Amino acid sequence: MDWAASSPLVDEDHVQQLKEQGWFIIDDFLPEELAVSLRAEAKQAYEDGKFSQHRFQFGSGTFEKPSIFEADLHDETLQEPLASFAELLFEESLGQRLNHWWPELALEEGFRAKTLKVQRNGGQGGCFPCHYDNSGPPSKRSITCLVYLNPDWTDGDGGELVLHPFLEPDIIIAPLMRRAVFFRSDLILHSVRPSSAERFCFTLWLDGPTNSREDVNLTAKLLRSELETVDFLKRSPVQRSVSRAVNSELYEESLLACMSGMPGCDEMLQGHRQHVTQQLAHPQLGPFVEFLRSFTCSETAGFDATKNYWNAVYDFTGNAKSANWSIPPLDQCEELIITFEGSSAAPEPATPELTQEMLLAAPLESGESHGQSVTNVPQTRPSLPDSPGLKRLRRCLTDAVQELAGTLEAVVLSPEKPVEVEIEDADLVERPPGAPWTLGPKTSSSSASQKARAANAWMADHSMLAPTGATANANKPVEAFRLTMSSSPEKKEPAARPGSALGNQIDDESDDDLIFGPAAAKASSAAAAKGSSAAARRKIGEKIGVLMSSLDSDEDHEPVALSERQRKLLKEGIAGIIVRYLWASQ
Ligand SMILES: O=C(O)CCC(=O)C(=O)O
Ligand SMILES: [Fe+2]
Repeated sequence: MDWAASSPLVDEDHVQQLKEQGWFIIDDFLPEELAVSLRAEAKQAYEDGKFSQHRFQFGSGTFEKPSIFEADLHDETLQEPLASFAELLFEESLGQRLNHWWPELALEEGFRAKTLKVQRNGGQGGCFPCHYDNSGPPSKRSITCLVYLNPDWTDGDGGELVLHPFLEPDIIIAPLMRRAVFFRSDLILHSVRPSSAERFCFTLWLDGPTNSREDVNLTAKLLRSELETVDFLKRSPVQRSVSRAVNSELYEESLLACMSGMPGCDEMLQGHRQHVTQQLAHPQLGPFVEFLRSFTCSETAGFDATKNYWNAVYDFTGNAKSANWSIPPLDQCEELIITFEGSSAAPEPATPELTQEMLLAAPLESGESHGQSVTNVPQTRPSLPDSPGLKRLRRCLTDAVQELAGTLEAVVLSPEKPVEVEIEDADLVERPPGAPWTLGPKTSSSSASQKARAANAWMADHSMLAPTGATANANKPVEAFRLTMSSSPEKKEPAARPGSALGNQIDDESDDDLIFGPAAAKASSAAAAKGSSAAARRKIGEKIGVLMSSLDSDEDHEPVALSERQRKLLKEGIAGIIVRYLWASQ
């Protein structure tokens, strides 16, 4: 059977959408009769007991996902009762077409490079929490193709597929008969809303090459580049490493919707929260995640940041010199509200809630209507505060670090090996070209620069915040940071330590169902802190005391108002990497 014979084919436009936004939809994808017979076949097979309850592994246990039943066509015993689906598994045209329009996808041929599952949702609230279908290597899933088989679906039945493109508004897709949804398995976070009606679909996953390092590792470079990073992350599977923390409420809500009261739910919820807390506690990652989260505000408020509602705020006091309202800097805001001075009445919410991002957007092009005032009253608006983002905090951190006169050079703690950190004065030593460098237990003979370079390499290997181009930096003099390994470098952390092992623990064996960013396991900075010696921690504590107080009494700049939580995160989150290197080298 050529399933594409009499239905819309995947064409160049679709692939363009796939490239630009990571997904596309084709309605009436299957011929009518084929869709009807596929549904009947699936229903019959279910009634004949051919489907199994969807299970997933978490920690040491196996748990069931309520109301979700599946048949995996790689199981040969299912290829007869589900013969039409089996044919689709052996059908090559779809992958070939995708490859034709996008050769770089490099989808593999053959049935081993595909997975086809028929799914029945029993309709008693069955759903899927937020996940990526490909959580990183060794998964090879490249394209997910979902086809829905529900002729009677109506509004209110639930069971909609929701795509959550990174930092973009959700896409809600009804599971309509013959509708196909294609998306990049490693790029599109998605969930399924609870279904109150029986619901059938099948999923075809097409394999491609496993993700490269660039698709997996969140590098220090990315943490530095801010706005470009946002655009980059929208298009890069690297987003997976921060997805949970950036979308933490979304993950939590969808998990509760699917698993509330079921065995495994509490553990998963706890695992999720722990992971998020750890990322937020990380000195670089925490503020970066907050920065990314600020981009989700406009979505929550229903704003299109490209439109400027700023222009809709009017000031009719007739004072041409100053406005009667103001926008405080983000770090002074608890909530983004506009305060009208001299009036106690709350403004009528004619538009959705304002966001800082929206307020800071460029004004509308002249020529577009800005509204008309009744009389000729001058319109004024307040001056703009600093734009939100990491810049200010980072600038102040840089200053604070410099104030420590080069003493706080590096704190590098290993998730696997306890490392005692010795903080030394900076000294600038050129490495002889080509000199070897290694990191090992304390070797008093190696020079500071050797140790520094070894530390670079070590960070590259052990930290998700690996300095980019560690190799390139190998030839660059580093203003020394010095590490001293503790005496028990081989001591292994217990495998089941919460947090660091989450990436492995929460993983649907077949579906990569609940996924943590692949780099997440390495990001357990808080756990790493526990691996450092008490003395090192005390030392670090002292340094951080200085860091904190210098942050507070920053004379050259306006003081940075750190929230209580940021303060706590900074203090606790010192376990990880605080390196002038991260700011200075590049
Ligand atoms: O049922 C659906 O619509 C999607 C299911 C899904 O996301 C999956 O099986 O990975
Ligand atoms: Fe999925």
